[in-house]
Amino acid sequence: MSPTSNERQRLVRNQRILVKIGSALLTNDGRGLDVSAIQGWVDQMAELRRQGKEILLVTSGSVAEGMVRLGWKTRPHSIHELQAAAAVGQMGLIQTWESAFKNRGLNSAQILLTHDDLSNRKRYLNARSALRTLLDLGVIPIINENDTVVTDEIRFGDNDTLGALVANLLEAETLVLLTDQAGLYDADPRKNPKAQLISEGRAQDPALLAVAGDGGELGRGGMFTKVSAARLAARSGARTVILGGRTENALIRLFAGEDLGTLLLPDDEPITARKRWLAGHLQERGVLVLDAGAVKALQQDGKSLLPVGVREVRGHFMRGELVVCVDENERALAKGLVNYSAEEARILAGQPSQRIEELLGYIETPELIHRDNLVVV
Ligand SMILES: Nc1ncnc2c1ncn2[C@@H]1O[C@H](COP(=O)(O)OP(=O)(O)O)[C@@H](O)[C@H]1O
Ligand SMILES: N[C@@H](CCC(=O)OP(=O)(O)O)C(=O)O
Repeated sequence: MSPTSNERQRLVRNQRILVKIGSALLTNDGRGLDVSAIQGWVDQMAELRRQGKEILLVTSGSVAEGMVRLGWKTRPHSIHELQAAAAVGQMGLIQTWESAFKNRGLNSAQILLTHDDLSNRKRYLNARSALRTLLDLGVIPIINENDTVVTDEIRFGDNDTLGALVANLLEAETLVLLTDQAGLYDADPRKNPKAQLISEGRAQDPALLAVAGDGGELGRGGMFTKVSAARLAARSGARTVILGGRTENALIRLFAGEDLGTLLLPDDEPITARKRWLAGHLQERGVLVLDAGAVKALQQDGKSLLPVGVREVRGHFMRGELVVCVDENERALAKGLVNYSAEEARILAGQPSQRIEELLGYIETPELIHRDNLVVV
């Protein structure tokens, strides 16, 4: 078996998939929402769900559809007009997705996110819990940027980036960027008819960014933001596939192992990548002093940190922020994202997890820090 088919075969085993669909595809190149194409993608997602996979959808198209509804021929430049178009278009967009999923017996939910929701640790964890709950309930989350409340400085700007950040957030194994080309070519095929499709590459390869050009009239980023998104997705170990949305049954065939589109691979396995990201990118907000039993559980047994092993809590941190774990001699042994605020952690310190609900009035998780969010240093 060639290395390529091995990597393709790994897609077959994927459990959590994020599909992002671009504006040009969704709106039939700006003519209006392509309802039958949308039903076609929903049919494929429903089939993947039937196979036991979890699906999240990031949809573009609110501005493009708003332009159609308002009779605007060119994409506006002012942020207020973009916001107005997005507000009008999002109505039709979500209605179309919702009825297409309903036709296949699936519930869906609208999630509009801003940059703050993913960069602020507290909101990051809230968004993650809400999305996880929806997936557990078998609901398809339909995500877009909350265009009407964002300003230029705080926009994701393009949904390729948003898709990658949500893939990081939920540790999706694969980010699929459905677009109007069959994948990434070695030159923009709209400009160079001899361009060749690239079947596979490493997300971090600078040569790929160099061949990725900008997008069409309706979308925003073109291939450049797609390759950049693949790099972001790779931070949590996710693979990215840039895939032709007009290819028949592209999603089903991709996850059956067929060599379609461009597969961009991360350099690291998911857990390694995620832990490196945790260790490198977040500011420490507090300290947990652990007893000897908890030190052993973390260092030798690779376990999660339970409140019972915490002797002291220092600092002011919110749920989702990064804290350092030290032993009783003040030696740092681990860093991790904490599931409760400093105030709550003080109440829970030294207590068995069975008492969390009684002590706080609710329970988020039995662990203070889950081992997936913990890096032993
Ligand atoms: N190397 C490349 N390979 C394929 N397409 C490219 C490349 N460089 C630029 N493009 C352009 O990127 C476009 C897709 O990006 P975009 O219009 O932003 O789509 P979407 O709405 O799907 O995000 C293609 O139609 C194509 O013209
Ligand atoms: N939130 C915007 C996203 C625009 C966008 O990223 O478009 P695309 O490059 O087609 O994915 C919208 O819904 O129009």
